[in-house]
Amino acid sequence: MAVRITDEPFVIQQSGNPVRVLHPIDSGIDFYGDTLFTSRALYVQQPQMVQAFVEASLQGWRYALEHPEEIVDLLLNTYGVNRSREHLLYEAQHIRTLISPDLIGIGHSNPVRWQMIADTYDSLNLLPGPFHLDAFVPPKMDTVRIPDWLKFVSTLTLLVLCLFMVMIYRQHRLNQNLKTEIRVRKDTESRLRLITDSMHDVIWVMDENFKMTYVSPSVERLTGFEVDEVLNKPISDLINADTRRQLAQRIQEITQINEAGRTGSECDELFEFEIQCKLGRQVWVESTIKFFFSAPGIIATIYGSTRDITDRHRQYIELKNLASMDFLTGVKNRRIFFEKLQYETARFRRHGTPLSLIVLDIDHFKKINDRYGHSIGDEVLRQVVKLLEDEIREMDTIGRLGGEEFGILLPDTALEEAHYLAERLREHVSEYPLEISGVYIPVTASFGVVQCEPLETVSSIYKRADVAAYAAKAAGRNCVRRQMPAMIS
Ligand SMILES: Nc1nc2c(ncn2[C@@H]2O[C@H](COP(=O)(O)OP(=O)(O)OP(=O)(O)O)[C@@H](O)[C@H]2O)c(=O)[nH]1
Repeated sequence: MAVRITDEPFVIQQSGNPVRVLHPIDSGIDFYGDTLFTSRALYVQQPQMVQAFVEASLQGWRYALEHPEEIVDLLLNTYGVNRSREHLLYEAQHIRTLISPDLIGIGHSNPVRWQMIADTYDSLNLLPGPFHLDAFVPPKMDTVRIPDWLKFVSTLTLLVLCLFMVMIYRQHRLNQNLKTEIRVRKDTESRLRLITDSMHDVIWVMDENFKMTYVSPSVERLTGFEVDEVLNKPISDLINADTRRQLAQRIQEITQINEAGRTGSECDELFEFEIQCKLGRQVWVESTIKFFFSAPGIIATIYGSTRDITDRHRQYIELKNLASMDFLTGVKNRRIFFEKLQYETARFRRHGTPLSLIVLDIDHFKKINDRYGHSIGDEVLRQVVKLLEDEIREMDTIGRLGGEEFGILLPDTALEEAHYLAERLREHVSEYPLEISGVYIPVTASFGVVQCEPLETVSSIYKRADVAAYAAKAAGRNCVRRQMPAMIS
């Protein structure tokens, strides 16, 4: 069946008659086309030629559909077609509508499609008898022609999709990296926490206001305070006023040095100080402290570790005392006694409070040694010191100045009082013989007393006291002599 709706309506309209077009699709006919035939022999012997013919025909169709005006001109001018230009253009337009080359490529077909066409013919009893479609040759061509706008939209969609996928992938990778990072950090943190928790030293962090922002649990072992009791509290709560002042001064020096550009953005310091524990106990600590500066002279954060050095400090004090002590008698040795004398004379000059010095020398000590032996002599020295210590105040200082010579430094004491004390000491030493290993040994000493005068040097004070003590020896021993400044010659 062939019903042409492409140009007949134009012809009818031109004759002045009304037209009603019955569209094939309304009757279930959804195909339109021309069929190319060849012989089986040609197809078998020269398939390339057949294919070339099919392709050339389709190319012609394509060209004609895309250039209708040019083809109409060709038909009119070259082939002398006996139709008007309008007529041919009308036909071209309707053919294009039927073929819809923008949706389906020219010549597109396949066996299923042929079968459907054959079935349509068959249902309309338009086929002569049994038929088979083996001889139909599927064309080699682009089956579907995708319109440019669709290509553009598809490409754009594909690009957006790809971009989206890339973004999702990147987000996924980012999340994975973040998760890994968080896990690593948590591991590190818990490891560090384990270390700080099990450490004896206290690890801490302070902010720029010297408030604790972190402190390890070992703080309880050191101070008796729990972590919560120390957190967000200023360090000054833990130290006494004296230490507070010293620390503040050191920190001020450190910030000034930093401000002057002599240190970088961080610097390390070692502090030793005493802290106040929860139940009033005092503990000596050593703190290794790292200062971080946000700008010159501006502290941002302070990290530190603090350890208990009370035992070490005690040993240090003991060693220091030992170094300052006379090993035989336990009183200050000559060097430390003179340092103390120097200190007290300076204080006397500053405050004007009187300062006196007694120098005493045991009488005929050589004879004691000779008679009772050197170790008994040593014990005599020790017992004399004890007798002296019984009589003096805590603020007074005894020192061993030589073999059997001692000095007694008396702050806040004028000459009269010092003389009086020297008399008392003399009496106390000589009152009873000393009992050593069942032997009774009478001991006496000669005393020289002086009061320190303004502008007087340490050696001058000592020299005067020594001269006074020898004056006592010269006066028969076991007596006290004092020397006035005017007597210095
Ligand atoms: N046992 C003992 N004797 C000491 C020590 N240091 C010094 N001596 C002795 O003390 C004696 C002092 O003798 P001298 O300087 O002659 O004085 P003195 O015998 O006390 O006589 P006067 O001072 O004049 O009364 C010497 O024999 C020293 O060896 C000591 O640490 N132990």
